[in-house]
Amino acid sequence: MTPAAGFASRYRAAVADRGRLCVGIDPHRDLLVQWGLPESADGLARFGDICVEALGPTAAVIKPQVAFFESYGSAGFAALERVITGCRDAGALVLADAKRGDIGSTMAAYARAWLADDSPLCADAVTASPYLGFGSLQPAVSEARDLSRAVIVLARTSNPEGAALQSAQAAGRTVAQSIVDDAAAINADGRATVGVVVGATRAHGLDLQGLRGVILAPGLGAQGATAAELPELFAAADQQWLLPASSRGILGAGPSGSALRAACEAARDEVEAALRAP
Ligand SMILES: O=C(O)c1cc(=O)[nH]c(=O)n1[C@@H]1O[C@H](COP(=O)(O)O)[C@@H](O)[C@H]1O
Repeated sequence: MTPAAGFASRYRAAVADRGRLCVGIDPHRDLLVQWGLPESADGLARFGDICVEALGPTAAVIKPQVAFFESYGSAGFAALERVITGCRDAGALVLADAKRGDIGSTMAAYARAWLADDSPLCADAVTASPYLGFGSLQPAVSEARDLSRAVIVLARTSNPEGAALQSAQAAGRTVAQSIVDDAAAINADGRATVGVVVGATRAHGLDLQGLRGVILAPGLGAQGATAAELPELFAAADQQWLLPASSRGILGAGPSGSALRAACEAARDEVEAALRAP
């Protein structure tokens, strides 16, 4: 077997070391309150610092939800920059959950913002929406491939509203399957440049076998999915690429750093116990 290259090798090293779990940093306002922090940019920054310290050295992948930072304007972006840099410095892979998607030249600007080395927001991967056409994501795919980073593309999302569009038939397969197939074609080079989002909240009906890229599965915890259900949803052969994700389910353990870390480790151990060894 040829050794993994590109994002594939970085991802495999991270999950081999820390286990298959993506922890989301979603600073909901009610979580700030629950943590005894002010509902302000200062509270947001403190929330981020606590997460970096507790989760940065622990989780394989950390996914800051950009929306919660954006709503505080420039101070929110400053807090996000610190979260991204702090988690990366602590050895975690950072997946910026920005869900970007636009036409080619604008997509290129988004790609630079989230993936280029000289961007203050540079992450290891970014989420993207393919619903302006999978091909419109090409600038981000190229940037990611060149830098051994990844683009994680929405295929079959965890929310109930996604079904009508994503399960619609187009040319003999579902829209979601066509996205998986487009991602698989790019991943034929073994670099795992494109991953897909497949929610852990319901049966997805997808053939993920040829993907050879990360399967981000949000929905653990607050949205009701459990680690024990994962093997019913994802075939054994796909589990090596499976990255279950939880945000509020872990953040609810804060603000104590040791409790947050323990919640992350417990969720990771549950996932690893439920899944086949990679
Ligand atoms: O791209 C995502 O991460 C995502 C895709 C999806 O299908 N469903 C989904 O919940 N998410 C994100 O995952 C996080 C879920 O948060 P919790 O429900 O608190 O675990 C949020 O930041 C969502 O935006």
